[in-house]
Amino acid sequence: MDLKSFVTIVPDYPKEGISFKDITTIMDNGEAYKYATDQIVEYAKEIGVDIIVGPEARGFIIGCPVAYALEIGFAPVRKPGKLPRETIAVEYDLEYGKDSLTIHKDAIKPGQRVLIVDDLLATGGTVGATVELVEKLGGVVAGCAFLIELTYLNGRDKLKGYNVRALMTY
Ligand SMILES: O=P(O)(O)OC[C@H]1O[C@H](OP(=O)(O)OP(=O)(O)O)[C@H](O)[C@@H]1O
Ligand SMILES: Nc1ncnc2[nH]cnc12
Repeated sequence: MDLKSFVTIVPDYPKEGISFKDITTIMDNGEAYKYATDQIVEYAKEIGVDIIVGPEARGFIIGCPVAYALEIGFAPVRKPGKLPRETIAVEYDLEYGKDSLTIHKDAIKPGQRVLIVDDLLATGGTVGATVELVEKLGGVVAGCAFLIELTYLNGRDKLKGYNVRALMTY
């Protein structure tokens, strides 16, 4: 399947100069959504994982169906103030902004093999912070999977030494 044909490119969103890759046009097509999910499920089987971790909000959209298909758990990484119990936090930079991310302290058991899933790798700030959160809890980052990698933003530089899979590159 030509997954790229389901991505909608929106120029100058959310601000001038950003070429936004809209994946809602993958999600609203059952075949494309399943195809994309299945590719990541196969990758997860190749590397062997115990749990999926995904940053809000689009990481949930891709990560949860992968966890469901593998019959394993999903741990959410969220912006501050959204998780109700004890959390740890890490700051990060976005392509357009700055924020921090949190995870429940007991979300990952030490030694668990984690697959981090998100829709898109841009500068790598989000995934870099997510890697840090997982490792602070003693998890092993088995891999990082994305639908889309924006190679011109060099996000992979933040993932040196990690196993990375992107289904599409721009
Ligand atoms: O590699 P980076 O430069 O960190 O950018 C990639 C991140 O940016 C987007 O999320 P965003 O923070 O816009 O939040 P959303 O998923 O809630 O829309 C996207 O879903 C990735 O998580
Ligand atoms: N160019 C982009 N398109 C979609 N999501 C993004 N997140 C960060 N950069 C993005």
